[in-house]
Amino acid sequence: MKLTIIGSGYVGLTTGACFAEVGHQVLCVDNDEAKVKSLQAGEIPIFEPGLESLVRKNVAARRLQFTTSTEEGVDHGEVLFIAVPTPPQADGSVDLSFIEKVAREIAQYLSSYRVIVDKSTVPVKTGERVASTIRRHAKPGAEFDVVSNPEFLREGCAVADLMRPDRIVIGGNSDRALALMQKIYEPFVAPVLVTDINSAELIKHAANSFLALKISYINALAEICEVSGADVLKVAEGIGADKRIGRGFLNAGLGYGGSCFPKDVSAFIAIAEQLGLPFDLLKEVQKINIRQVDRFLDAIREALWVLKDKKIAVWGLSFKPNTDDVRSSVAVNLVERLVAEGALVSAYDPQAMPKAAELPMASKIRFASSALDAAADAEVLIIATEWPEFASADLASLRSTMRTPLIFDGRNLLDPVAVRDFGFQYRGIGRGIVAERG
Ligand SMILES: NC(=O)C1=CN([C@@H]2O[C@H](COP(=O)(O)OP(=O)(O)OC[C@H]3O[C@@H](n4cnc5c(N)ncnc54)[C@H](O)[C@@H]3O)[C@@H](O)[C@H]2O)C=CC1
Ligand SMILES: O=C(O)[C@H]1O[C@H](OP(=O)(O)OP(=O)(O)OC[C@H]2O[C@@H](n3ccc(=O)[nH]c3=O)[C@H](O)[C@@H]2O)[C@H](O)[C@@H](O)[C@@H]1O
Repeated sequence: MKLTIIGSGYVGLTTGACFAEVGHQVLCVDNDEAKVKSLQAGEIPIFEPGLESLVRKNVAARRLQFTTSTEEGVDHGEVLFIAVPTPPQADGSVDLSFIEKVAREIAQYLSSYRVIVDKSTVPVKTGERVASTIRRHAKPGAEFDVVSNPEFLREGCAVADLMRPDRIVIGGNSDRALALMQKIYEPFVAPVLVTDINSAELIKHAANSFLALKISYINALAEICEVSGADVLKVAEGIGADKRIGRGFLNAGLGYGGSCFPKDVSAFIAIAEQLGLPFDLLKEVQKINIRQVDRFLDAIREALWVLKDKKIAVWGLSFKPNTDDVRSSVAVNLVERLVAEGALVSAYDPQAMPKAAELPMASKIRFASSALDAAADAEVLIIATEWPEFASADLASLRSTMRTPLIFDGRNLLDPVAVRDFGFQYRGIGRGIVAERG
């Protein structure tokens, strides 16, 4: 089928490449000229395992193309996916101006039947607004349907998630549009859940908020473990073994970050409030998340006394491993706070340093050439992102290069016993029992 994706960022590009891979003719539109030029030249602006080869292969096969022209996009695809940003506003509610603008642009060029699909994460009832906006701006009698098709991919494994999703959610109220959507997803082996538009929109915010809630739950337990002398890893294993709970998203750490959970939890709180229903449970989720970094910093201050002029090594800047995305990264937030207190930070990340170098804090830290280089002469090493290469670090060399052997593991990546054998003092998250034994 001929498909158009409007917005060729993280979701647009990965989705477009996967649609092309299963045989669809995909045109990706973006209004960022430089981005489109580099995509046309075969340069992929994000680090995502498997994406580059997928894009190159499908561009070569002429199943995947890029343009800056929305008019061309509306002309090309019978189904138009909107994958533009839905960033947070100062009060936490969603800025829908990108969606509204695209709806108006589509309306301007509508000449024959099109299905307009919201793939961006949007508040419930946005589909209704998109439809009324298009109706207002299109020629009288223009034929179209609006569908909600939220995206559940995770960065770092986006291609695998898209090719084999747990489920595909399609919200719509027109048989014609729903039939086309089912046809698009036919090549993907995944259960398809068809709903009304409002339910589909709600599913996305509800899913992300529930996952954030799971993370905050285990982080709250981590604090109890620290105080009571228990090990949160064992507790997570014990409760996660219950199939009704599941082990996923029970990794205690510095809390959730990234371009989605923080904004989507805030958005869901604002959406509920607009409906007259305060969602205090999610406010607590946010508080616990903020508290994780506060507690971690308190422990570092406790160990070092003052942070000013202390050499601190930080491993990891991306918001999670296997991505170079630093948007709302907890690691970056931590570095900013250390720098604000006068610490001398040396940071290393296997992929995210070019993107981190564009952030305001970049001029105030040293970007190291390797994990060991970051740790040279440091008084403390902080692990902020659990990149696999950090787990296999040469502990003997690390010990000899650091000034004082102190490790704060914000992602419970290292084995405390092995680390202590090399003479380090170790502190993880929620590992009270381990601390006692040490
Ligand atoms: N990043 C992720 O892992 C996921 C994101 N989402 C949601 O998908 C949406 C998009 O997110 P990302 O792809 O991360 O954003 P992004 O910022 O990476 O990409 C958005 C793209 O849209 C382009 N754009 C903006 N206005 C445009 C217009 N009028 N015409 C054409 N292009 C335009 C931008 O230039 C940019 O390239 C958001 O609602 C997000 O919450 C959903 C699931 C996963
Ligand atoms: O809407 C979105 O954009 C996406 O948001 C998340 O995906 P993503 O943000 O890419 O990454 P996750 O793997 O969910 O991690 C999010 C954050 O939670 C943290 N996390 C995750 C799991 C865990 O057990 N503990 C934990 O602290 C990670 O370190 C990271 O900072 C969801 O998992 C996707 O389903 C969703 O499509």
